[in-house]
Amino acid sequence: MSAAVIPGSYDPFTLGHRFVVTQAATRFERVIVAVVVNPNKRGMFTVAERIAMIEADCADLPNVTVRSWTGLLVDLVREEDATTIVKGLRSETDFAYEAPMAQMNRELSGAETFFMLTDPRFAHVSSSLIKEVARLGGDTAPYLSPAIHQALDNRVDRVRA
Ligand SMILES: Cc1cn(CCC(=O)O)c2ccccc12
Repeated sequence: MSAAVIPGSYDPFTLGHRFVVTQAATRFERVIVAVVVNPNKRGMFTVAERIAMIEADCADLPNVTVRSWTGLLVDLVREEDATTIVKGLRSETDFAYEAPMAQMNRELSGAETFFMLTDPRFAHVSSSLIKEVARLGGDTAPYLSPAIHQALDNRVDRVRA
């Protein structure tokens, strides 16, 4: 049973993330989207909120499950009996950041990382940019699913009406 883990902070889950999950779900029998908990960073959404939003967003993908994770990623890969880590990339900058971790994960446990380019329409989109645009009253609808767009709209502390 081929299983892949797709880790991220997902604060919030964007359509760029969704593209990567969708593509992975057609190529692996099981996909585990892992919301990685960063104890030093309070996100806009709680981990539980992020999990719920991703589960709702991916309800059409029966082989996708969502969970949180704290600690070494390769321990999660082992716990989930997965063989592969999938990381979405937007640019060479993402690759430069991800490559050392992929090498380390291979050395630590033999887990391979498969890199996948996201949809070019979202290559400029980061979760932090989305939150900043929302905070300043900009339209983030093109980059989020309707439910997550609504959740962001309700949560953001807008500096301008
Ligand atoms: C929003 C977003 C961030 N990244 C970098 C890695 C991450 O933080 O998830 C992506 C990679 C592919 C598609 C979308 C994204």
